[in-house]
Amino acid sequence: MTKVMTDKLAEYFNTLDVPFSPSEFDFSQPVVASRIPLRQCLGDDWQWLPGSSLNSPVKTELASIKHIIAIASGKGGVGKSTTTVNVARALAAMGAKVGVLDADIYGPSVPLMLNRSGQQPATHDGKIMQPIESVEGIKANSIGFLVADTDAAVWRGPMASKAFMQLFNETQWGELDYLLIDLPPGTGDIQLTLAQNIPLSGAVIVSTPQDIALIDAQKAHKMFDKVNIDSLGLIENMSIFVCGECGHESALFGHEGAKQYAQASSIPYLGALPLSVDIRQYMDDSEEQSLTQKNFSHFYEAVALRLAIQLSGKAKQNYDKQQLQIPIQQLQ
Ligand SMILES: Nc1ncnc2c1ncn2[C@@H]1O[C@H](COP(=O)(O)OP(=O)(O)OP(=O)(O)O)[C@@H](O)[C@H]1O
Repeated sequence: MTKVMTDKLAEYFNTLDVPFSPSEFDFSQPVVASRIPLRQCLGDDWQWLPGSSLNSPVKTELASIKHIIAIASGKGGVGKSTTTVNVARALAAMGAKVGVLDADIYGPSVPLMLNRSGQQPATHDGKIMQPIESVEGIKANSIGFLVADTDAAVWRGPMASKAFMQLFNETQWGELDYLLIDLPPGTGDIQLTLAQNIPLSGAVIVSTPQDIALIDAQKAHKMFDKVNIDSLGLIENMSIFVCGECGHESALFGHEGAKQYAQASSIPYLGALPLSVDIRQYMDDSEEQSLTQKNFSHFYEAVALRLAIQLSGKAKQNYDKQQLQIPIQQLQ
């Protein structure tokens, strides 16, 4: 992290009077995981997954989730899952009750990043799943807990959308302050299904400073705009590369492109995170859990705080299905 960034963050924290209650996590009752196949989880619905409509009804007890936030990017590989998991950790460390829904049906990485690979959600009735809980108390569900990567990778759009809605609807999330949804990259079926079926409080867009990533980030921003979902902020990830040996800084993917786009389009700019070996190692090392004490933890804490503050006076988006039914062509 550069000195400019640390100075800015220090300044930022100094100006905040953060209203958070102490942690109320109960670690005494861990969820018991049992190995159950997807077919059993989905029950009879499995039969009609491939041909199902995009407009699945919302069944989840939404009242128990205060805010649902989508983490999106136009382009793949820009650090959306990394952001989702670390912002979730930062929110949880502040005492919030947090859930993560890994909607990246085609490339779920949340199980690995939360050090929960190979686990599968328990179910008492063969349908409603108990989320998997991370060591920080984050409740998570992911297609990666249910099927082998190679199975989901070949699903067609409607099938993936249906699977996503089932993960959302048929997980017993319980009371949550924040449910973060890690979207797959792009502006396709799953993003539309989400926008049309789930009352989001808003979306966070992650991009690298690269032109090609920014063009796709703009598409994601416009998609959310068209379905009346607020973009809560834009994060510039992999902003600069700082050489671990000599400290030299290189703008591998360009410089401040996301910041400039955020300013030009009036999306709150949530900050920039360097391309850092420490972050890559932290995400890959499934044994290592604690975000605090890391040299990049302040960044995620700042994003988490900012989101929490932005959302504190905001109700969940008005959920008007009629209004949200926008034909796909208009979103392209
Ligand atoms: N700031 C960073 N510095 C170094 N490595 C990073 C950074 N952000 C993400 N990574 C690494 O880049 C890779 C891709 O990140 P991640 O899976 O979060 O991206 P994604 O946008 O969710 O990808 P996908 O499109 O596949 O869902 C991971 O190996 C992650 O550890």
